[in-house]
Amino acid sequence: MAIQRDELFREVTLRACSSLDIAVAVKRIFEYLREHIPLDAIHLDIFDTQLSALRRIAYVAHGEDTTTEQIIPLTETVWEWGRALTKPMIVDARKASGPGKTIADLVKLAGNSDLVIPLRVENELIGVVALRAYGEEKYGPEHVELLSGVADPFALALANALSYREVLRYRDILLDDNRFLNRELLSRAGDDIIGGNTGLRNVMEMVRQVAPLNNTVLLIGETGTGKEVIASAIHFASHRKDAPFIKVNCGAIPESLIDSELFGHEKGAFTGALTAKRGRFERAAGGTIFLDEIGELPLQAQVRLLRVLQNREIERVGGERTLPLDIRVIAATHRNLESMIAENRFREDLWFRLNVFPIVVPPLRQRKEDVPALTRHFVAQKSLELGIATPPAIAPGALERLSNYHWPGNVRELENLVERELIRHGGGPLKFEATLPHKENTQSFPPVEEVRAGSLNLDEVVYRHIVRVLKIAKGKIHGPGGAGELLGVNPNTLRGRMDKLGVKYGRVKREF
Ligand SMILES: Nc1ncnc2c1ncn2[C@@H]1O[C@H](COP(=O)(O)OP(=O)(O)OP(=O)(O)O)[C@@H](O)[C@H]1O
Repeated sequence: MAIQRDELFREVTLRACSSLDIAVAVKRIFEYLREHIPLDAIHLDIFDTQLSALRRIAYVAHGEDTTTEQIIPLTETVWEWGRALTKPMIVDARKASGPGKTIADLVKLAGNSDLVIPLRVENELIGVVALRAYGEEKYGPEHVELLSGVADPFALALANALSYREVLRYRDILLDDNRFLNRELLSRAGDDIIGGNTGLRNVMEMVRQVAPLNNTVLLIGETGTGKEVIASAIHFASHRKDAPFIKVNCGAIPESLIDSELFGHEKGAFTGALTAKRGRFERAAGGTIFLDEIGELPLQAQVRLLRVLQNREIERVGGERTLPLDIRVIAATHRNLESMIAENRFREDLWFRLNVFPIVVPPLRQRKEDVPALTRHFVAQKSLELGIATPPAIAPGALERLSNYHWPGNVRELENLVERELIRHGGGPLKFEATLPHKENTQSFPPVEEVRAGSLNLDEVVYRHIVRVLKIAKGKIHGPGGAGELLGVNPNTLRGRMDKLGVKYGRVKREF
């Protein structure tokens, strides 16, 4: 009994949807159709606008192995001819002329019969499927009629397959990027931490203790002391090392975007949320999140962060699902959070959560023994980055001069200084004479012990006095026993004066 159009449509549709691999789906359709119509090969071609070519993405022929993708270059006229196709059409090599003849030659039609079915999605031609039977005049109007319903399932299968390929392509790109970035991170993390056995020995001892555990770590230290370096050392020494290490600079995200940055959002959660987005917490799944500059987090965001840390789950903005949180939190601050708590600028309950295992990273001026090794390290590293084949030598006496400087910007300042020195370097050993700031040129005051005893300069005297009183008050400014009370001035006025004179805040700062 001859097959009915409806049944053919149903069976072809079932096979078209049976696999996301278009070659597999086409092969199944081919085997089915062969039982009902003359058929020796099928090929599925798409128009590749970028290549101006036909891209053969599936080809099945009886008794032949499935071939890999082919590219068939097209002229503009053939292209236009293809675009105009609206319904299945028998292409006869002998009768064809113009573009039809060109394409018949291109697809080696001579001696065979082709029935071409245009595939359209929303009226846009996305490709063609060609059925081929060996021998001439194998197809007639009855085949055109029978097959006129199968364009839709073929188009559906093709559209799905193309979307799926696109997804796979992006996935491969992302995996590749990910591998690259992880390699970058690993190579950075693999760098020895300079001073790990000297000035940072205690810090590294604590890193070794805490790394294998899962608890929250709070890194406290002036800006540029290497808190991020220590955070990544903890991550890469932990069992989470193969999962992401995600950094968030809490001070750099505008307040209105903090929630969506940290926790992500669903599509349409707010104006401008055109697509769903994973937040940093979600990206860090299984790994470590490094919350840098935690003291800069606005109070509202502190409340939400606390809730997340307590419940160990997050919810995207505008979402209803909660996602469990399996990440380690490392926070860092260059501020004295305790005095911020006293001033109601940081939540005490959040501080308790974060301050489980505090590690103080000392400022460079308290580990001057590390300056020579750090300098040599940066000379080698920056030379490489700047394309200087042979790193210059360091002049005698230069390391001593560097060690005597008080480094208010810590390791980062040394790193930048070495870079500047290399850029300005005109040959010979590096002297660091022009690049190293002279005391009189520096904006901030040197530490109190370096201020000339008996100075008559009023600001210097006031500076020393405030620092001394801060020591007595253990860094506390406000409240009973605070520096404000001891000095008999309003704490806010004292703060203003400290800012003006460059006195650093608080107990932790004082210890640097
Ligand atoms: N012990 C070290 N060995 C090698 N490089 C270091 C070391 N400490 C810091 N650095 C380098 O100094 C620079 C500043 O370090 P890092 O960013 O870790 O400081 P930070 O304390 O996190 O600063 P901030 O508080 O401003 O975020 C980085 O380029 C880092 O690679």
